Amino acid sequence: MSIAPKERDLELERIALVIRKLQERIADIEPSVGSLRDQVVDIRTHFWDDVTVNFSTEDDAVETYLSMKQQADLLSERERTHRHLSNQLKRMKRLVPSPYFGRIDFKEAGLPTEKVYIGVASFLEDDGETFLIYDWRTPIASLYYDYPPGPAEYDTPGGLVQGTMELKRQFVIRDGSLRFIFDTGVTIGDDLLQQVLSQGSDSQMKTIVATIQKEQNRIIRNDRSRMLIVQGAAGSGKTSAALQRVAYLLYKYRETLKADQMVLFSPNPMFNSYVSTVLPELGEENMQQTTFQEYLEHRLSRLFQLEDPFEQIEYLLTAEEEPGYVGRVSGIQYKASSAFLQVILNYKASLEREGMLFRNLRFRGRVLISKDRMKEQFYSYDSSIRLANRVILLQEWLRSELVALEAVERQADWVREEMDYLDTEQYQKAYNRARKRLKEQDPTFNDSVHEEEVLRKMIVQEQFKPLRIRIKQLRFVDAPALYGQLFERRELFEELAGPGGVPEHWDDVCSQTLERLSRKALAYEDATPYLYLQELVEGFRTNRIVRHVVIDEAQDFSAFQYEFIKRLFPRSRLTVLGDFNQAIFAHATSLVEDTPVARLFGEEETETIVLTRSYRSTLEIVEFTKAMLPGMQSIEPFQRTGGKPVVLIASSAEARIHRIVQDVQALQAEGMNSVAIICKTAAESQAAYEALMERLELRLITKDTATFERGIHVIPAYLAKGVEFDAVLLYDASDKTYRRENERKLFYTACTRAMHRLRLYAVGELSPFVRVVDPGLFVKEEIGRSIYA
Ligand SMILES: Nc1ncnc2c1ncn2[C@@H]1O[C@H](COP(=O)(O)OP(=O)(O)OP(=O)(O)O)[C@@H](O)[C@H]1O
Repeated sequence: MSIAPKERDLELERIALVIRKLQERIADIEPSVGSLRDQVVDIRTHFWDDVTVNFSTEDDAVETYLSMKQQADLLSERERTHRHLSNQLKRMKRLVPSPYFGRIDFKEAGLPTEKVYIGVASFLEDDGETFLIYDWRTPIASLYYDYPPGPAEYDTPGGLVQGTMELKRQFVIRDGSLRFIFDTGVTIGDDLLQQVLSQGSDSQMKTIVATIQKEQNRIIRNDRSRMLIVQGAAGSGKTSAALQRVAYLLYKYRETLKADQMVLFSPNPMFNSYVSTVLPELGEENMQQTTFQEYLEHRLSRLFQLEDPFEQIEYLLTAEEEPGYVGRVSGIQYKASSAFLQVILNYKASLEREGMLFRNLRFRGRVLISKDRMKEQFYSYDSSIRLANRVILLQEWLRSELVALEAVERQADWVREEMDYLDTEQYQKAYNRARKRLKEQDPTFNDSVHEEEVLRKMIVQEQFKPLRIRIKQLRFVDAPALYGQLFERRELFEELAGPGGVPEHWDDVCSQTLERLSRKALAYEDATPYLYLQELVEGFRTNRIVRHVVIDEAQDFSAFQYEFIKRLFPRSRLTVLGDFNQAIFAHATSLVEDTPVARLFGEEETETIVLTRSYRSTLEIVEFTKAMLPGMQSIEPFQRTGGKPVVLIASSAEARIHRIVQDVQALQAEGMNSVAIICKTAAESQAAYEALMERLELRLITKDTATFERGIHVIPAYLAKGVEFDAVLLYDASDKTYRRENERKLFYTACTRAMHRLRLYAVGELSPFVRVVDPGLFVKEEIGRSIYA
């Protein structure tokens, strides 16, 4: 809705006024920030100059302490003020080019109407009370996202405030000048959203604070439930909502919650780079970002050669013809399931009674403490003591055994031989060193002991060091064998799994798992169950600092991974966001209904929000992609139009390459900055890259790519998860490449990465996933016949 010229002039005046005030305030505080910084540097440099250090008498010591404290207090006070002012300065500088994006006029009964201007940070008049701009996260600003003009209410710490919204206005202000202004009747005017969504993509994700939608706002401001689950269609703003949510929580709980107490689990390292600018743009520090694989590697890579999820998916996509394939797929699915989780829990319960496995403690080729002795000792402890605590008791016992064995060992012949290797000088040196060390360790050490004894003690102590480390790290527990036992002893597994609990192809699953374990390799599907079992036995390591965990692409997490994250972060709330339609891994979990995720904290503490509106792609692309998924009518496109997707049937591979080059050049000429040529696998990506590299400037994305940039990318579909491009070219949409049912979601995921343009290429027959789409929803073209046929 356009607004009257007079109103517009008033708004222009106000924008100029607010910018002037911001600039004045900046000019005012900038010198203070500089001077404070100098003061902090000065105090740090000359900290000791003003402190009189004297410990001669007790009084002097007290005085010294007090003068140090005074100096330290002064320093921390200056640092605090500096931090506070410089943050304020940064906020104001960010506001100058675009001070606000929304205005609402809100009237509470009995009070005058308040004009509320909303921006990315608050800015107050000199009186310190009147808001010239409200931060988008303030309680009153939620009205802007939740209501159209009319009756409206918002929550405050003091209770619900009710009233009437008399006006809702939106602005686009760039570089200090007003570009657009609309009055709107709907919640957030589609005009502004249209405008935002039709822009080209950037190399980085953008903030959406000016156009947050009502249902997204529910996600952002939800702070009641322990577990928030968001199931949302492709492009419905799950990642966006999650990031604005983090910014919201950091603002609301700024006294107690810091950015490093929040963790985001991303699907891959490149995604981390893609989202890393959103929070800084909102004036917040970035939360910690990681991948689950990174955690597994941190814990397991010392012991095993670990497979990562991308190697696993490559296997699934390419090894169909290999022997053992069906068994492996069955294993992947089973090992991610709640049924296997239950088996592991039952296993732990049975280990409380029997079956623990230990490793011999060996020294110089012989067994010093045998695994059988350890087992006997272990089961001699009271059975009511928790398994992990019994492991600690055993650890203590082993330590004390080792002390006794060390004393015996000192008299062994090999110790004499070691000493004989030393010449007089080395001997004397070694003796002096040993004496000094032993004295440090034990002040009551008797100096007059024979020097040979001293040396013997030293030598044995040195050689026992690796044993002590083994004991400290609980390596006497044979975790690989404990895990392997499940696949080795069928009767044990049957007992733990209960009647009918043995999954399909179990023999294959067992032989494959054991074969991998024998060469110290751990498949991706085994890593988390293995670690989970190990932690059940040895005790869970926990992180009590983290208060909030966000899991994106949550459909790709297994029941085990959820259970694990819950244990790892016992003081944390969880936000999980995903889309079961994009579940490309064989172990994927549905998020809603009775699933492991939904059960994790129980109904009471779990809230689920479903997003059905898709914002990323044009209407035509959404209509086309949703037709690939039978029964997916619930996905609603946002009314932004562009060209229909184009399906190109090439007469030869060469004709396809030729056309892709032409199309990419045309798309770039049209202003599409980010273009992806999406392939199915790493091998196909490599081949496409090689075929195109001479003619286009390309970037090949692999699982190790850590940054997301503009330009033309060649990328396997599973790495394109979560990110988006102006234009997507699907390199091979033929039925040779996408045919099996388990490839449907991968195909869908690849196509839904497109914002404005989607083109699919095939040499030969089209994939059945395109053949099911109503031909009216795309343009079909045959290429290359005249030149290459
Ligand atoms: N309220 C909004 N205002 C403006 N843009 C939005 C809004 N919501 C989503 N978008 C845009 O839609 C696109 C998709 O958002 P996002 O990546 O957060 O979706 P997603 O649900 O995580 O997608 P996917 O599951 O397909 O990876 C982004 O470009 C984002 O900026």
